[in-house]
Amino acid sequence: MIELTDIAYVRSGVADLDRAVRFATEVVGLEHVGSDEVGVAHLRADARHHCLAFVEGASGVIASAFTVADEDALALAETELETRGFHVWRGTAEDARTRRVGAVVGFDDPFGNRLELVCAQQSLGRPVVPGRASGITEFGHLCLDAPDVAEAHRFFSTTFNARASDWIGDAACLMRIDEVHHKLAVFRGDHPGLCHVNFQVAELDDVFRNWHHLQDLGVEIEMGPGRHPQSGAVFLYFLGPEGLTYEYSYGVRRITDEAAWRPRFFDPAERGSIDMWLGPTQKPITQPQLLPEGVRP
Ligand SMILES: CC(C)c1ccc(C(=O)O)c(O)c1O
Ligand SMILES: [Fe+2]
Repeated sequence: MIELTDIAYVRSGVADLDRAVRFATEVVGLEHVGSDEVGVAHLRADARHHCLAFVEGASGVIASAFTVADEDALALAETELETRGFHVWRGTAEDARTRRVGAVVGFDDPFGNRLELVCAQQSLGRPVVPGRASGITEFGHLCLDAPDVAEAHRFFSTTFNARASDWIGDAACLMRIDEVHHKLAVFRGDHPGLCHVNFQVAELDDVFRNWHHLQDLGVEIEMGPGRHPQSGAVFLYFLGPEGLTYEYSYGVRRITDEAAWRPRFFDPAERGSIDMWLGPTQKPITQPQLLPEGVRP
């Protein structure tokens, strides 16, 4: 089994690089890490050199990357994947350099999602310089699309050290590779793809301040503010250029007692399964009999 140590980055193709970078910095609040590279932009949220790379070209996710311990672990992973029948691409030194990693291999998961395994992802010592004070503290998780969530869990939990933390029926599986409730999620989709990228924010207030700010800017809010019963995080999903969905969340649960944790099974058809603030369908309080005398809705 291949030990993933963390999530590394998402690489995404963009037709309008400048627009995507402007949104990621001025709206989302990431840092654009300058470089001499043409046609590639690196966006930073935390100590990683970058967690999001926009590559000028056709729109759409290119690859989602995870870190392994070192070069030896990467070589073993390459062999393990080939033994399992996957065609593995070994990146060149230039491929590694543009990713700011020591080395990189790539392969397609059973659903066609391009995954990359990397070692020695570069860290930057200097503080993050956010494009806006959105409160981002770190790249929290990535969520892939796959037509069969159970099969995706089987793939990630047998090929890698991913463990299901919670299920939302056959619609989603939230998987951990360390104490964080999930760093990888799979959401049911007809085609392979990237469902969203998540950024953790420092305070609960950041979620709501960002919500107001995004509304003021006319950014499409896709879901929230709400609270996930799985990780307990308060969330906000919004749509960026070229179909990239971003999620802010605050308060993701850490699973510190690995042996004691048992995955929960939420029914996506039940209200509250994705947003626990959606109570049962309550009757509107505007019903006359519920309002005190003389109070008008
Ligand atoms: C609906 C998606 C897959 C989802 C569900 C739960 C959480 C969480 O518990 O934090 C997420 O982050 C999600 O993106
Ligand atoms: Fe998420």
